[in-house]
Amino acid sequence: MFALKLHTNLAVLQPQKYVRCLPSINYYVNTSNTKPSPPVVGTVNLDHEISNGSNVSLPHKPKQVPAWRPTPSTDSSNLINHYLKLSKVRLTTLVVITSMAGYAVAPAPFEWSTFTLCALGTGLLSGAANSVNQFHEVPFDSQMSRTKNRVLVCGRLTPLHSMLFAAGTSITGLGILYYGVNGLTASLGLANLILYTSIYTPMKRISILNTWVGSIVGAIPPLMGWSACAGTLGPGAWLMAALLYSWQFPHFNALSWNLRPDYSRAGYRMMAVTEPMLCKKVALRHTVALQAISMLAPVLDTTNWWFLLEVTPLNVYFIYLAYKFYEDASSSTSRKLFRFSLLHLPLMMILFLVNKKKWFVFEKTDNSEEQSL
Ligand code: HEM
Ligand SMILES: CC(C)=CCC/C(C)=C/CC/C(C)=C/COP(=O)(O)OP(=O)(O)O
Repeated sequence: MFALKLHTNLAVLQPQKYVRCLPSINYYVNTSNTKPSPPVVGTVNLDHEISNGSNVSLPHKPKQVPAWRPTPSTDSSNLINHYLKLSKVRLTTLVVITSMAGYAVAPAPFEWSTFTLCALGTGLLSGAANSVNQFHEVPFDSQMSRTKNRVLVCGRLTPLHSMLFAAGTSITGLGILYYGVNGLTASLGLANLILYTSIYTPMKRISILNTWVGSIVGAIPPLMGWSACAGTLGPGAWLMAALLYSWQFPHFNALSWNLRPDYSRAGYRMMAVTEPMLCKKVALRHTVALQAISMLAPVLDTTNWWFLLEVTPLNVYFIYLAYKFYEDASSSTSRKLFRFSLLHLPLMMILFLVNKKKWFVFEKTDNSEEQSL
């Protein structure tokens, strides 16, 4: 089946649907064994998802759309953009930032070489993980408004392309981490790649516990950064991981609230759909946990007390938004909580960096003592 997936175009992977792709590409995908019918040309309604097995009479006033051919775009800039989307580049960027913060906070000399190689390796592995994730989820992404324009769903890249990309980036990323950084960091990266693609992704359709597993996936990159710098994992590393672990619950539970129809239609098991009260409680609980963990940071010497003073207002506002979401879960309160989560995490990481004097430490000296200004 996997081989079949690799060597066919989207026709077999997709349920028989007209799937609208940005901005004006529609295509008819035929899941029967016959050769896929020629793409629909001419006039289809862009605001309509239609499922059928034969010619379709479109009820609405149609708009002209170009013919679509299931071949990946050859324009190089477009192609790069497709692979960036396959890697979920904005999510991957923030993942890399968390690994950089883990590196910068670790109690060992700062080395630009391993810092850069760790960031590069983490980014490549995250791109590979997201590529495999999207490869597996094409039939379901095509059923959700949020994801039906994704590159694999729209045929801008083929499944084979995505898996070759994943293979290349994962092998390169692991090589960079193992030979350029250390074995522990490479092992953490490989474990995370397997956890996300082979456990979390299938689990999304089985149990609401997938979110707890996904939060472990997001908590590992700071451990990778710490281990890249220090070669081991101290208490501060686990503190950074705990912050990331807790941050993901308000982040996702808020987002998923507005996506309940999508997740339900596509058959995903999410708290927001099956356990709405738990969804709200867990989001609130973990914003409070973020403040509790932040108070531990200076105690464990992961950072200083200025960090706690500066991060507390951020955490308190996060708690306030989570409480509003808990009190009255709506598209407005959920959107505010999700959007603030995307501000809270980078700001918290910056406060770790700003309050860690380590930036003034240069390369290791001969006796590997830290040399600071
Ligand atoms: C349980 C773990 C997580 C879940 C279930 C989750 C889920 C999601 C989903 C469904 C989206 C919307 C993506 C889209 O519509 O294309 C999203 C957006 C985002 N997530 Fe998460 N996420 C998790 C953890 C993380 C982590 C660990 C990070 C980074 C450290 C992160 C960073 C982002 C960013 C930056 C966006 C905005 C992406 C964009 O606008 O393109 N997420 N998340
Ligand atoms: C080093 C390494 C391997 C890092 C991996 C980092 C990474 C990919 C974190 C993602 C965390 C996560 C669970 C995102 C949601 O995916 P989703 O599938 O629920 O999102 P979707 O519904 O938008 O596809």
